[in-house]
Amino acid sequence: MPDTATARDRLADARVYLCTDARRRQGDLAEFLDAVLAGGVDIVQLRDKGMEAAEELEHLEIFADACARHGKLLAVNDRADVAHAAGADVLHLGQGDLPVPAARAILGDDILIGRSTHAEPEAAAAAVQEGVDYFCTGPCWPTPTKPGRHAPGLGLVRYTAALGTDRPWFAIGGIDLGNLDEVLAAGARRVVVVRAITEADDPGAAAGELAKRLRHV
Ligand SMILES: Cc1ncc(COP(=O)(O)OP(=O)(O)O)c(N)n1
Ligand SMILES: Cc1nc(C(=O)O)sc1CCOP(=O)(O)O
Ligand SMILES: [Mg+2]
Repeated sequence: MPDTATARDRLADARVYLCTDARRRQGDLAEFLDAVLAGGVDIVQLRDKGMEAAEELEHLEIFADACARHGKLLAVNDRADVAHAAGADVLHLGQGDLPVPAARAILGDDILIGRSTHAEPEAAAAAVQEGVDYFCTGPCWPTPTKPGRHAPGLGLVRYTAALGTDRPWFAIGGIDLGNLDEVLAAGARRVVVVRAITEADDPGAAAGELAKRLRHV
């Protein structure tokens, strides 16, 4: 991507989106982020549901530095105030989070807003809703990262692909290098992962392999 690329240009080019908590020592966290961003992650979200805002902001400084070094997008989960304070590129909102118009009223038009969807009507709505820049569909498989969340499976990925929307969308939930071909066959061209990278022996290499396969479909 050229240095002049906008956040929306970078989103349009994105293939691998990583959500990660911050449970690594500070130096290790910066090293981990450098490895995965150099490897091929395009967007990184700090997703740590137990963290209070002040602690989240402290960690986000490390994330923001890493994203700036690599020219990649920084995402904040759930909280518009934290996204604003951190200077994030992206705010990700689930079905029960702040409504998109409320987030836009707080943050304006420059920030990218993403939306989670778990059923066909939600995906169809997110594909056209004003103010939404991208959406995610899942979980593709039940996942311990999001316990108790019913998995609509690859059927929702096939449905979303058939919408033929120009809006970027990502498959999420239980995706790894072992089942990526099934996700691609269902029609996804972008994925969000947690464990496939955070629990890999070599997170940078895992990010690189995911990116290579998604970019050469
Ligand atoms: C990129 C991305 N996709 C989906 C989610 C899940 O959002 P949500 O359904 O609001 O659940 P929580 O992550 O907030 O528990 C996400 N965070 N990021
Ligand atoms: C955070 C999250 N959201 C989901 C959704 O379906 O909206 S699935 C999920 C967890 C994905 O983790 P892993 O890659 O480790 O399975
Ligand atoms: Mg949420």
